[in-house]
Amino acid sequence: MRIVVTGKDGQVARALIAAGARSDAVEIVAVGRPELDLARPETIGPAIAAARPDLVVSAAAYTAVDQAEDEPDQAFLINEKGAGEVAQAARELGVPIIHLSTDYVFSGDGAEPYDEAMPTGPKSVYGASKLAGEEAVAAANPNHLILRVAWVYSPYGKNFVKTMLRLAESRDQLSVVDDQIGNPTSAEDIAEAILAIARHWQTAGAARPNGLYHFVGSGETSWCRLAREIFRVSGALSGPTAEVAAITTAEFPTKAARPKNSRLDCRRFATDFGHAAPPWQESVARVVNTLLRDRDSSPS
Ligand SMILES: NC(=O)C1=CN([C@@H]2O[C@H](COP(=O)(O)OP(=O)(O)OC[C@H]3O[C@@H](n4cnc5c(N)ncnc54)[C@H](OP(=O)(O)O)[C@@H]3O)[C@@H](O)[C@H]2O)C=CC1
Ligand SMILES: Cc1cn([C@H]2C[C@H](O)[C@@H](COP(=O)(O)OP(=O)(O)O[C@H]3O[C@@H](C)C(=O)[C@@H](O)[C@H]3O)O2)c(=O)[nH]c1=O
Ligand SMILES: [Mg+2]
Repeated sequence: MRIVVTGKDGQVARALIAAGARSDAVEIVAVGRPELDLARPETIGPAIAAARPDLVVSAAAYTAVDQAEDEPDQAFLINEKGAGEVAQAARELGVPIIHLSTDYVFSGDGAEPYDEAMPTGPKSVYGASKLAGEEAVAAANPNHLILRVAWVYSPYGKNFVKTMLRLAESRDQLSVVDDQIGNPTSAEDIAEAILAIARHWQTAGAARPNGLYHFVGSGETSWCRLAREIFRVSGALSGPTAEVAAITTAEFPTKAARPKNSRLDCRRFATDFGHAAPPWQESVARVVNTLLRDRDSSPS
């Protein structure tokens, strides 16, 4: 099966390329700028068609959460209109789309983990643009699966795990918010989930599960406790470490508001696809190991 993923250098795209290289059953083709530019809608249909997908994975997005507050038009152009065009291109080719979305579509004001039926209420421009993207994808292609993930990290690109290790190279004390809780999710685990969906769809025939799904690392934590776990693993491998002081969101002002409770309930995914992510600590340890092993040999 030929899977076309949008975004060449994104975390999920790169993890999917790596997972595809380990599997004989799938071929991953990544399409990105300049051929496919979500901010230039006219490029999207031709770029997707030229890549000849059996399945489209829509992973490219405007992901700079704070910057989006200053660039709402650009965020919506990419995350809403661009996403809708990708879904439309898949529809015209008669193929399904798996579209990535986020926990930031929720307000985070509730006390329970969010399941797929719970009302959304984004607090940031990024979250609102991703929610509009979900609606655009669903409207453009009935053959869709929207996969909400959260707190994504990997050896690639920009993410919280890499930021913590980088800051600890030059500092011994960090302050990290302890009152935002959620589910750290490895891009590698997301790639495996996407391949599980693809495999399931190949055998499920007309009864393919589709629609809205949540998929995140198992267990839950705060950004502060995630940081401490990163340094526990790194310290054991003689990598960089720092003391992490627990602070409140009010003590770490940012442009965009973030949900306090970002936890996602993944039972629907587990039931329909028979697959769940490993405990978040296991996947964090794997990525920290990879980053420390590679740190002297390959700059990214
Ligand atoms: N990162 C996270 O913590 C989370 C991410 N998600 C969602 O998961 C998906 C994948 O995220 P992730 O892999 O982390 O994303 P990254 O931020 O790692 O990568 C985003 C990708 O989108 C590409 N992109 C941005 N603008 C455009 C454009 N105008 N045209 C074409 N490509 C563009 C980037 O290209 P370039 O490299 O050229 O800049 C990059 O390849 C996204 O939909 C995101 O919203 C959901 C929850 C959490
Ligand atoms: C660097 C740093 C961050 N923080 C806080 C800020 C924020 O509340 C939290 C996480 O910071 P980040 O900027 O890495 O996270 P952020 O960019 O908000 O991450 C989000 O990205 C988008 C794309 C998503 O879809 C979300 O699921 C989520 O992963 O940690 C500290 O408290 N101390 C620090 O030193
Ligand atoms: Mg240090």
